[in-house]
Amino acid sequence: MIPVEEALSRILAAIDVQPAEQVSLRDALGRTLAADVTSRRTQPPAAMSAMDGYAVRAADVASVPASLKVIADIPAGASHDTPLQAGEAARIFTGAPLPPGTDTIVIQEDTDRDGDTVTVKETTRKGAYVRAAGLDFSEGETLLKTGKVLNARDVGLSAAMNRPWLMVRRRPRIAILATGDEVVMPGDQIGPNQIVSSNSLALAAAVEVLGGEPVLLGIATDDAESLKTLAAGARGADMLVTTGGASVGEHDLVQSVLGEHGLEVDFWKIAMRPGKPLIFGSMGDTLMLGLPGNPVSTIVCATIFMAPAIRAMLGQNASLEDQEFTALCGVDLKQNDRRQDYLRASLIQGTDGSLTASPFEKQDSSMLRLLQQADCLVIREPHAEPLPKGAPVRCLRIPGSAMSL
Ligand SMILES: Nc1nc2c(c(=O)[nH]1)N[C@H]1C(S)=C(S)[C@@H](COP(=O)(O)OP(=O)(O)OC[C@H]3O[C@@H](n4cnc5c(N)ncnc54)[C@H](O)[C@@H]3O)O[C@H]1N2
Ligand code: MOO
Repeated sequence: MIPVEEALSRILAAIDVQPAEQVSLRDALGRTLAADVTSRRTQPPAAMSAMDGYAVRAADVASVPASLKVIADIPAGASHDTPLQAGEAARIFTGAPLPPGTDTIVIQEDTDRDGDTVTVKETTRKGAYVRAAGLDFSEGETLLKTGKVLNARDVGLSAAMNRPWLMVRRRPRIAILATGDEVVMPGDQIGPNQIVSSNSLALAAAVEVLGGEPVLLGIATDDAESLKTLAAGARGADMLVTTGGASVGEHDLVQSVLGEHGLEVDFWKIAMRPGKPLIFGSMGDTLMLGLPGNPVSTIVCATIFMAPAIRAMLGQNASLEDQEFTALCGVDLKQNDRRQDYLRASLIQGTDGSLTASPFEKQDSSMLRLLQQADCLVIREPHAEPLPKGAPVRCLRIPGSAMSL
């Protein structure tokens, strides 16, 4: 059994960053930038009015009331290119460029209009309500960096930079193979001793949220032929993730059968709970992550190993450190054995802002309901001393929990 940290670094060491592809901005949400994005334009391209009102020369309205002759009307999208002279003003609207010669906007509420004459009633500081050229950004500036996962604001900013196409990392294709005679897909006919494959769909959902492309290969029965045939569907995928059949029983065939068909095992068994029998290796160009079948083991191991692996493929920061935080432990914890524990826990924030993480009493790795209810995982290092209630404890945030910090 190797330590969790070593297992993760061996997995990450085997990963290559995905090649880049070009996508339209409309398809860029959630994708990871493979190149910096620099602006193709200066925004705003010229000094613009931030209000509906009058463009004036500040000197003309230094003392009020001041009457000026309105010689132009400039809606957004238009311009007036001849310089204004002393004593002149231009009617202007939000988003329209200031005409040359003017430097200040007087909002219309501070004026009276009579035919071609506008009377400015309030003093206005020079430069008021003027958005200088390049206030937001300038041509050639890099505003989004390689590795950024694009959100709605990034999409808006890219559009404003006039960048309709972006280079992003190709989505890694993650083939998902469930195993077990007792496992059936949700909705299928189910016998009295069978179980629904929650793992396949949970893994597919996790892959999708992480930015990968799940490929469901189905369920292999516990025989060599079925496993070999279905696993062949992983050809061309970046990673094959199996669930079940990883342990030591005669029916746990993943390692032995795939071993006869090109699987080279890097390691098997990790000093962690849940997740002990995890397998990692490769089959040709396809990495292989063999997750234990218990639903909680599958999802916890997907959080700790599959998620960083996919992030690394996408050129993102793969470290779990950002997901870690310290909370006060809500219960007494016993001395730990040699496996690093990931305890499903609820999280409560006190009125003083302190966080208390309380591991659930039951920690069986088959219990999906408690996993779904958990806000975080409390980490117990191997051989950790008994921990009294109220002592600080390391926790790992689980993406998508009700209390998402
Ligand atoms: N003698 C030992 N027995 C076991 C050990 C051990 O060290 N010595 N390890 C235990 C641990 S820890 C785990 S975890 C499990 C994992 O074993 P497998 O990966 O071989 O998983 P299976 O035996 O195939 O299934 C375990 C459990 O999970 C259910 N399952 C399987 N696939 C799915 C699925 N797609 N969706 C939902 N549930 C699934 C399956 O029905 C079993 O109940 O081994 C222990 N045994
Ligand atoms: O690793 Mo097993 O996941 O302890 O149930």
